[in-house]
Amino acid sequence: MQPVLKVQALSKTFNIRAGLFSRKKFAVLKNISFCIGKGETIAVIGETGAGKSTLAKLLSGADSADCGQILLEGNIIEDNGIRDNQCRYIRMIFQDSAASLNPGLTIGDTLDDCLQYNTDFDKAERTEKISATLSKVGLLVDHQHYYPHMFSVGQLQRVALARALILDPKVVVLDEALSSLDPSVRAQIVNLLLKLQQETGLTYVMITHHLSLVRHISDQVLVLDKGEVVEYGATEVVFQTPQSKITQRLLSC
Ligand SMILES: Nc1ncnc2c1ncn2[C@@H]1O[C@H](COP(=O)(O)OP(=O)(O)OP(=O)(O)O)[C@@H](O)[C@H]1O
Repeated sequence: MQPVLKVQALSKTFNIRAGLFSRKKFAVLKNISFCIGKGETIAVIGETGAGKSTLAKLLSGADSADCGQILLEGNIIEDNGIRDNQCRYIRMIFQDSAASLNPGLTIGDTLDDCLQYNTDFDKAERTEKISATLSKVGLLVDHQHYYPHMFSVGQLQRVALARALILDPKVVVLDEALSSLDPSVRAQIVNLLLKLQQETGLTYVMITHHLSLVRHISDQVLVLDKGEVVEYGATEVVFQTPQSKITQRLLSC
């Protein structure tokens, strides 16, 4: 079966300061390749600074790679740093959802902006889509009139999910999106993610330090170290017989 998301030899370099007047190149991601099928989840783990968030940004189109390709359902959507306009099919959710929402806009206006910018929907279609999406993530239709500060942390993560889902993506990238939640709220959001995945065949790329969550939710694990893939395979295999020293160290924590 054709993978939904295929990443081929993705590399990224930053120009960093190396003294008062000089700069040097810092390879943050080197030759990253993996693929994931429809309705599956891949977890990306690694120590601090391994390059996980940078990978998330490249996948969602928030930043571009220097070289390599990203393919969605067999179509190249990014080729050596040139992205086509299919960003709406890979959406990202951040750890701090409050910070990524405009405090001056109601949730309805935020979602409406998303639709106006990315679709040809008329007002009635947008209103219907907003109501349906809020219900999908377990919020009330009336919540569209609320501002971000009126929500709890758990509800804000549902709002972030609604903003990701409103464009009917094929892949959702979650960058530590569940980390700031307390365990019971986290469990509710995990169940919601699994339910949505079952219903719609969504594919998740989950960046997290929570290894129990990785084992519970992911089909595959990709282990990054200093921008390189040091291990990649089925979750149960990686957990039971980790090959690289880095994976062994991460799993023993
Ligand atoms: N815009 C940037 N310019 C220069 N260096 C950067 C930039 N963004 C990230 N880096 C560096 O790239 C490396 C990887 O960062 P990244 O945030 O992707 O790591 P991470 O694995 O997500 O870490 P963490 O688990 O702490 O979030 C770090 O050394 C970071 O300092």
